[in-house]
Amino acid sequence: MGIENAHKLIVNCLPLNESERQAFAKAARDVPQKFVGDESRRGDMVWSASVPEELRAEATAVIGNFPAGDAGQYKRLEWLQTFSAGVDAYVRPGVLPHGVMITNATGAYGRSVAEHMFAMMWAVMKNFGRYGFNQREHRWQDEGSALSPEGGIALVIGTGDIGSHFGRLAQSVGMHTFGVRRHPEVRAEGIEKMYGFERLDALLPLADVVVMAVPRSPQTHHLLDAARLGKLKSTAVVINAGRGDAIDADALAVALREGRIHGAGLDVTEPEPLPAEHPLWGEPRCLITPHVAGGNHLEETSEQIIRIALHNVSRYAKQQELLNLVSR
Ligand SMILES: NC(=O)C1=CN([C@@H]2O[C@H](COP(=O)(O)OP(=O)(O)OC[C@H]3O[C@@H](n4cnc5c(N)ncnc54)[C@H](O)[C@@H]3O)[C@@H](O)[C@H]2O)C=CC1
Ligand SMILES: O=C(O)C(=O)[C@H](O)COP(=O)(O)O
Repeated sequence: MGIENAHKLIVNCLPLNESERQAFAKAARDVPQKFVGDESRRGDMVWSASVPEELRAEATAVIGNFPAGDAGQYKRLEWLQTFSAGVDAYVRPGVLPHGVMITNATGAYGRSVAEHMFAMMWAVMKNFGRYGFNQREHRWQDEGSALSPEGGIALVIGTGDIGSHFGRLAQSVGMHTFGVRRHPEVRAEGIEKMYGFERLDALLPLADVVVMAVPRSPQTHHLLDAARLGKLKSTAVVINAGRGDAIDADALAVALREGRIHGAGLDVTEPEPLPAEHPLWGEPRCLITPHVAGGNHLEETSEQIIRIALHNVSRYAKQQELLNLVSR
């Protein structure tokens, strides 16, 4: 069957109002001859909160996340536009057939996640985790020295959308912001000094706050391990809202229990949920939130997710038009 005869079906799982639906339908219709084949399904876009089971084998494009465990059911999938920034669930070997294009929603979450991390940093610096434990026990107890961000160094690992937003917030309260990336010549807003990844070990002892905003990958697995945690100051604070496995949670629990760092804030853990018996749950120096930094969308986040997806529908439509032209 030639490409021009292939029936295309986009399943759109974003929660949209009527005018947003129309914008998507228009983006998909803009290119003539795009969805050819079955005349009754021309330009088809199905709207649904999740992909209906009977359409999974037929869908050529999905806008929205589906459980990675269901990926095998998507026999005709060409393109997945996630509403998450992280795509780690789909890029593992064997999950999606070779050649499926994935685009994500990076650019939508920066402010939301960075604000969450910033609030965590401040709360950990002011010992709120420990005061929270005391409050539950009705214990009126001074927890001693608190910290101030002003003049301190925030070391941002993962200087993309989230890291850059965090950098700007940190600068607004007088922090110096250092970033670590594989290509240090590429600058990021909010990051004062950018270093190559090979400088990480030398920078850790200088950091007052270590901010982790990296995707899950073999290179980021246990990036902050026992040896690197051991390089931190006793007053250092570690914040992670990227993916949980970037930190060795057992090593972190030991560092916190022994008071070798001031505290930590985690929005992500490995695994999720963090098992009930994990020592981090009982650690007053550790604030834990259940992966909500980006999930509790700010209105701005939802708008950005829709904007990115809409833009990519247009690009997909144009790509289909080109494919149709070359196949003629
Ligand atoms: N907690 C939450 O609710 C949320 C968590 N996330 C997580 O945060 C991650 C980052 O999101 P964005 O900032 O939007 O993505 P992004 O793609 O804009 O930034 C990621 C940055 O990490 C860098 N990076 C990748 N591997 C690296 C390595 N080995 N060493 C140093 N830097 C490395 C990339 O070069 C990029 O600059 C996502 O992949 C996702 O896992 C994203 C949204 C919400
Ligand atoms: O965008 C990401 O990556 C996130 O972690 C968001 O919180 C949304 O994630 P999921 O709902 O896909 O876990």
